[in-house]
Amino acid sequence: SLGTPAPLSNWNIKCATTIIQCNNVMLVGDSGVGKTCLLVRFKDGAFLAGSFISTVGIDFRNKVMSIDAVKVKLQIWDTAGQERFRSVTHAYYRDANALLLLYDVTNKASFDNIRAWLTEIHEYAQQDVVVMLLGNKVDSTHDRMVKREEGEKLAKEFGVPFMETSAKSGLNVELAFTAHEGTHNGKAHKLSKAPCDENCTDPRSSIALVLYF
Ligand SMILES: Nc1nc2c(ncn2[C@@H]2O[C@H](COP(=O)(O)OP(=O)(O)OP(=O)(O)O)[C@@H](O)[C@H]2O)c(=O)[nH]1
Repeated sequence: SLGTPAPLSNWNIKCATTIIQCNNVMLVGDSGVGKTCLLVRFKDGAFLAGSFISTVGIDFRNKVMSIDAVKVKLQIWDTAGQERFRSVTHAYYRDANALLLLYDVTNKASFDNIRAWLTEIHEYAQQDVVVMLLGNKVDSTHDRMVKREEGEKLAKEFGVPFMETSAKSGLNVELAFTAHEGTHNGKAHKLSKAPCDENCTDPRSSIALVLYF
């Protein structure tokens, strides 16, 4: 339980000026491309080595970040890449503000399936969702099957930002999760057409989130 809120001290009042934006980020892509590992690297700074445990259905983790001195709460949904869980993940697309679409640079099929993923995103996600294409596992240089240029070309075709990442080395991981966040006039926002969530601009709800998140 979260307990009883603490009385408003000076510290709390100071926090009241901090605006929290809650953004839902969703990780999608074929099974085994490294969605869970990317999330664990971002959240805990560690790499999940060893045996591969496929995600069942959907899982989520939260992380509060300071972006340009503004607190942003990211709620990150890790979806199962396996086909049999597709109907479960479809239901979550609608609430996503940003989608990180991953393929594995050592697995050509996962890259070829990106078009199908984009079709699916188009069908189920909000129109103003921010999509970012990520080519993961770039640390495996010897096993690379998809060139950086191929990823860039595909991203350009669909008008989405692109980056290569490694959950193993940590390359671009932080950037992948935060590149679509920003601030404007001291308010956190996401780089999309959606207006800021009103609940998040209420100073009292900000305090609650700061203290009890
Ligand atoms: N070399 C390397 N291996 C990685 C990287 N990211 C993930 N892996 C490995 O790839 C395998 C699959 O990683 P997961 O993160 O579980 O894959 P997933 O996309 O979540 O898979 P599903 O849950 O089935 O959708 C694991 O064995 C990881 O150790 C990376 O950046 N580099």
